[in-house]
Amino acid sequence: MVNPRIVLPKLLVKLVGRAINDFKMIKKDDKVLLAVSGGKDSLSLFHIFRHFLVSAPIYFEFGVVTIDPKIDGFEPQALEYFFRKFDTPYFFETFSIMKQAEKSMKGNSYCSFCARIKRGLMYQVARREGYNVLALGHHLDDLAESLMMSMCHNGKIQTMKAHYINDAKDLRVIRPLTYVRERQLADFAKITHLPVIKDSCPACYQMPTERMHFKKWLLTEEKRTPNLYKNLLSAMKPMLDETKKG
Ligand SMILES: Nc1ncnc2c1ncn2[C@@H]1O[C@H](COP(=O)(O)OP(=O)(O)OP(=O)(O)O)[C@@H](O)[C@H]1O
Repeated sequence: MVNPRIVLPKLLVKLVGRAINDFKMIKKDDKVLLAVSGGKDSLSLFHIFRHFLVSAPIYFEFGVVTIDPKIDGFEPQALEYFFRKFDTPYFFETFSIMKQAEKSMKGNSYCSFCARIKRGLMYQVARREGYNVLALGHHLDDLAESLMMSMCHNGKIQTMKAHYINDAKDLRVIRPLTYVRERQLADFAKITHLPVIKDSCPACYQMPTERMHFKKWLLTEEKRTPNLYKNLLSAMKPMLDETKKG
């Protein structure tokens, strides 16, 4: 097995460790399935998990899943080759979401349909392979943008959860990058030359204009209020853990 030497920034490790600890994301003997799209965030999280596998005070296992939705402009096949270098179990699932959309998509946007199907496939793989936790690569910028979008468009104070239980109540979903800024991940991906897969799905490019709008808005506001993301995190914190509900 080739074991490429990756040096992780201490702050990155500390922030992920703190989030895992604060939200009790990983428990002893958990089997965590990390969803890796090939973007900088989930690829970075893969390396952070490898670090924790040997340094965490508790024993846990982890594997990786990639969903190939068979969409022009997103070619994740190179990831299969990348993950051969590691001894982490790797699952590559192919499913033509576009074909499924033609058959059964009603009303909603293609992007939300695709996200829902991808999530369903991740749950399926987790169940099939005996994993009890699904880890996603969303970060603090994602959470802050979602909060603003939800408040401004839907009048609801809501965002992505750091830790929750799925509707079927058989899997926990965690977001270990909850305390990490996107720029920290971008820097890490650049310095370590992570093999980031370009996602240029035409549908994705239309829909995130709304997210992009809020991203730019928040980043501009941050120049005036340097603690903006820290403050937003404090505001969001009470609603980030949904494992205790129901
Ligand atoms: N095709 C996919 N296969 C596996 N996991 C995915 C896939 N698409 C999204 N995910 C999971 O959902 C998270 C958020 O997805 P999103 O589309 O917002 O990010 P991304 O642009 O794919 O890349 P990144 O890995 O940088 O977050 C990802 O970090 C990853 O954990």
